[in-house]
Amino acid sequence: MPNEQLRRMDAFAFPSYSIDLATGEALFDYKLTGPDGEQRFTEVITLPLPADPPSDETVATLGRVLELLHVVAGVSYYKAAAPRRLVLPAPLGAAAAELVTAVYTKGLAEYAYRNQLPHVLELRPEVPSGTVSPAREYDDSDRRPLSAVGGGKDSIVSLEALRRAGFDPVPFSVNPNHVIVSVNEASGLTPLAARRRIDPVLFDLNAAGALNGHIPVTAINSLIAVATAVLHGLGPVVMSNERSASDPNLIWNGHEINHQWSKGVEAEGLLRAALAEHAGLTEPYFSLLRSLSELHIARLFAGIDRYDAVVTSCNAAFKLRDASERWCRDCPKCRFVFLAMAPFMPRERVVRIFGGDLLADPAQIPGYRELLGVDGHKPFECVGEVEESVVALSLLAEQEQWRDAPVVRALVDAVPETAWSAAAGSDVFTPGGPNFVPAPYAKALTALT
Ligand SMILES: CC(=O)N[C@H]1[C@@H](OP(=O)(O)OP(=O)(O)OC[C@H]2O[C@@H](n3ccc(=O)[nH]c3=O)[C@H](O)[C@@H]2O)O[C@H](CO)[C@@H](O)[C@@H]1O[C@H](C)C(=O)N[C@@H](C)C(=O)N[C@@H](CCC(=O)O)C(=O)O
Ligand SMILES: Nc1ncnc2c1ncn2[C@@H]1O[C@H](COP(=O)(O)OP(=O)(O)OP(=O)(O)O)[C@@H](O)[C@H]1O
Repeated sequence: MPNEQLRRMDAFAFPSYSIDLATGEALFDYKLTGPDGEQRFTEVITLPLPADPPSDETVATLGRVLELLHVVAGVSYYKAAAPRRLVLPAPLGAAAAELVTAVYTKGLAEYAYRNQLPHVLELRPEVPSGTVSPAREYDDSDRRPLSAVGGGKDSIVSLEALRRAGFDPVPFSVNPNHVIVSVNEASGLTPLAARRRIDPVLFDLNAAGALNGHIPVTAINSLIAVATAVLHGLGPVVMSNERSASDPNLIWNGHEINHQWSKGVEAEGLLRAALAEHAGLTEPYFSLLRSLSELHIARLFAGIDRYDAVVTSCNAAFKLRDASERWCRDCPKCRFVFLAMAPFMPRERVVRIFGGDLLADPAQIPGYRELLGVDGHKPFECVGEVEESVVALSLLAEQEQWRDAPVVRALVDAVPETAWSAAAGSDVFTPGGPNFVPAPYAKALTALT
């Protein structure tokens, strides 16, 4: 479909979804409509099958989770045209409607900002009238947790904390690539995996110049994880979303623009409430690392060494096409994670993990100036707060192994006095802020310290 026709699309809708319980394959249909016709999409999500067929009750609960997933996963296709109407397929309760509204507005905020589409931030879904029959309550809180593994340091810290605290976690990933497969192998645990196939038509439209940009992928992965946990009779889904994920990159037209919105605590609360209301799940999902800063997580990671040869946080390694093998060593996330790990490891260890020494390379200085708040705004990436970067730098400046590294020297000179004072009084190693960690899991992190 030509790009001009896409731009005239005025509604996005959700014609149907289905699941084949013999194969685990769920089909999610979407359509953009406008004066020139319609553009349809089908996303295919394949859940791993349990050894025994699920009970009718499990199938009913799974259906409710998939109803939410159907609507949430539509963001990938909505964004190709950004129509002004979002027409939901069925009535929803207040909590579920609030989740959907937030996913399409706050979750697409970076996309709206970059494409200058302010109406996306004001989008209100059209919810068909009617009532939703109440969901059967489904309490799975005492079962083995499903621990989402993304291949980076954060999910490794959670997996090890859960394991060492005796929770017997099941690692879980969506479309595990070679990094995630290697992390799971290093864990020695038996993982579960779901497959997600974005409709290739979207890639053709992108190539032809359709609107494109960032989407709240963690909301999608989280619901796929919850669906898998329900199907397998497992307990809560444990995520590894940190405190700083809730902080915006910038404010635009009075709205917070947060690249990591669906990793933030607001999204976590909305997802939990929607799953409780719509699917009856009492303890579906929480982030174990919510009260920790990225720097604190990096310090915990330094105490675990069995994943050094495989851990990869760089997003370039997770692209659907032309992915890097491991760390690209030239992006905000590589720069930040190197800076965050360096104070807590011998220099040769962090250099081995990354395959190079970013703090010895003066070409990295401009990127580090952004992370330290000297230039520009916090990059649109999964990176910690400016304060965390300044604290990490101050720790490096005290260490003989780092203080003369060219990048450290240049940055120490560049950081303003006000930032040093803020870092001196920083609480980056004090857990804090709101979290949804259930009581039995509250002590899990102490297993790492
Ligand atoms: C790997 C990555 O960072 N991709 C972002 C990148 O996409 P790119 O075009 O360079 O490559 P692909 O990821 O292969 O995607 C190809 C196109 O497919 C569409 N698409 C992909 C995934 C999806 O779930 N829905 C989609 O519609 C899209 O049109 C792609 O162009 O740039 C994109 C535009 O800014 C980003 O949207 C891609 O981000 C992925 C969705 C992704 O998985 N990113 C995570 C690594 C990520 O950024 N995680 C955040 C958490 C954000 C959150 O709120 O959940 C983080 O770690 O901070
Ligand atoms: N492919 C995936 N399948 C399932 N969960 C995922 C996947 N990718 C990321 N996640 C989860 O989403 C959350 C955010 O991902 P993120 O990339 O920040 O974490 P990470 O890979 O563990 O660590 P890092 O921040 O070092 O990259 C984490 O809980 C992570 O486990």
